Amino acid sequence: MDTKSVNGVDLHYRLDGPKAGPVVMFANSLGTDLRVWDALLPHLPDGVRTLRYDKRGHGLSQQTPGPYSIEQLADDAAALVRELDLSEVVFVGLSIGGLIGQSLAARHGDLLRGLVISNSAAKIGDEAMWRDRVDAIRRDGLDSIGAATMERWFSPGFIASGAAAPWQRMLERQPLEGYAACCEAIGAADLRDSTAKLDLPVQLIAGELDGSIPPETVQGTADLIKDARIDVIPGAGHIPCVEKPAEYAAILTRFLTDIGHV
Ligand SMILES: O=C(O)CC1=CCC(=O)O1
Repeated sequence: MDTKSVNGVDLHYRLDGPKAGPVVMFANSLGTDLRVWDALLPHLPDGVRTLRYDKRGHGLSQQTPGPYSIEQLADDAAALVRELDLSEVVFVGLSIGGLIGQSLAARHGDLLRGLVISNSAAKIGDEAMWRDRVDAIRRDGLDSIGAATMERWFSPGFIASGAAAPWQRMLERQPLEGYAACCEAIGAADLRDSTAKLDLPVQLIAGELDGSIPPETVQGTADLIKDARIDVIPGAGHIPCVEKPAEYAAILTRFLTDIGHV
């Protein structure tokens, strides 16, 4: 298992692929760890080097006391890239990972070659909604939101097939205070001004059936960014890299090709 101590936290990460390959870095969503990208990676072009990591308070990374901020999570990602001596990274951020990517691009743009904002937006919900979720899990535990969360993450067919069950277990096993601290970061984040100033290649991805951040909301963020392109994956919910990995990889591969990264 690989970890790096950066920015005051031990982060768990995984680097795969040839040392000289172009780097694509992946940031997971709330309640998931780096395995959320497992099904996607085999569909990527040969020769790509992938960096996956668990944000603080999730997966095998350290849980530091909250609340966290999106800027702090972006600084963690930047510190990991620098510590691993990487540059010219294409950053793919899913949901809260997309917020981290927008903040990373605004604060550490020198590290990035391109940005993919997946199932995310410059502002996600409002502070009261996230405070209610934190109160609910502190009172009743993460198990209490497991089933309802699967209905936002995945399509009805995926859930009916039983395929969502391991992902529900992943969510329910996340460190509770790490999850809560990330909810607080999302609730406090409004990146609309800084995202409107981004000046790098940006691709957005939405899921047709996303019950958390629907295509119209993702489109609202695409509209802020100069020359951004958006694709909607038919039949997918909030986590299309799990539910439709080949379709997700096709969009990513086209973006990497268009910007000359592969
Ligand atoms: O679990 C959810 O509600 C979906 C979600 C919102 C932000 C994120 O990272 O996941």
